Amino acid sequence: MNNHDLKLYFIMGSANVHKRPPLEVLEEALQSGITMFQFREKGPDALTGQAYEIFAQSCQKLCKQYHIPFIVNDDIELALKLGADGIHIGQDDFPVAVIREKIGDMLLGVSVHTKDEVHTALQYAADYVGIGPIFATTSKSDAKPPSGTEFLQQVRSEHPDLPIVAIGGIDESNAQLVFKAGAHGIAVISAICESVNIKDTVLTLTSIQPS
Ligand SMILES: Nc1nc(C(F)(F)F)ncc1COP(=O)(O)OP(=O)(O)O
Ligand SMILES: [Mg+2]
Repeated sequence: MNNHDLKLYFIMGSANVHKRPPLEVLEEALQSGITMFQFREKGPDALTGQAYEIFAQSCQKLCKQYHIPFIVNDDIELALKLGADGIHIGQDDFPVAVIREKIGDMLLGVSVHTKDEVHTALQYAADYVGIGPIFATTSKSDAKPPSGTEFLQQVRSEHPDLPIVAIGGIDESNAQLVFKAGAHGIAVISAICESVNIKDTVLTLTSIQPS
């Protein structure tokens, strides 16, 4: 993984798309230039069992076609079963130490909200950290209050080489602020899932530079 892979990190599950089939949205986002994808199938109506696995495999197959890293959120067993490129975990999922042991050198992303959590992520060689929610989000029902870019700026200045992706309410209107604050990339759910023109949205978001 290189820092550019984090540039536009699309996260999606079936609950995030309403107007079109999820796989159509993912393929259009891949064709338009997202740089990384996270399979995040959560919520009361999330797919389960065989339908869940088949949906994950279909997303992974599309990512392979476009040579884009396929990351699984939370579900280590699924990530190992599919041979995913990586796993993303939060503080309430599993202790980072346990994960690293189980996944070997698969990419590991960790959500962090405090300096201690950053140090633990570093201790277990996380490949990137997710910081947020930067702004208010509608995509995560149990999200913490928006933190703004302050913590992001602190982590970037204290750990200049740690790859950071920012998440939470990010779209074309505020993405530049986030890059200026030091994020290597932005993670989005609704900015793409609810876009009326995914290609335009992806092109706009991938063209944003910090300066
Ligand atoms: N899924 C995520 N992906 C990122 C990424 F860095 F990839 F942008 N950052 C943060 C999260 C949130 O992760 P978590 O706190 O476990 O909540 P959930 O499992 O509901 O997503
Ligand atoms: Mg999680």
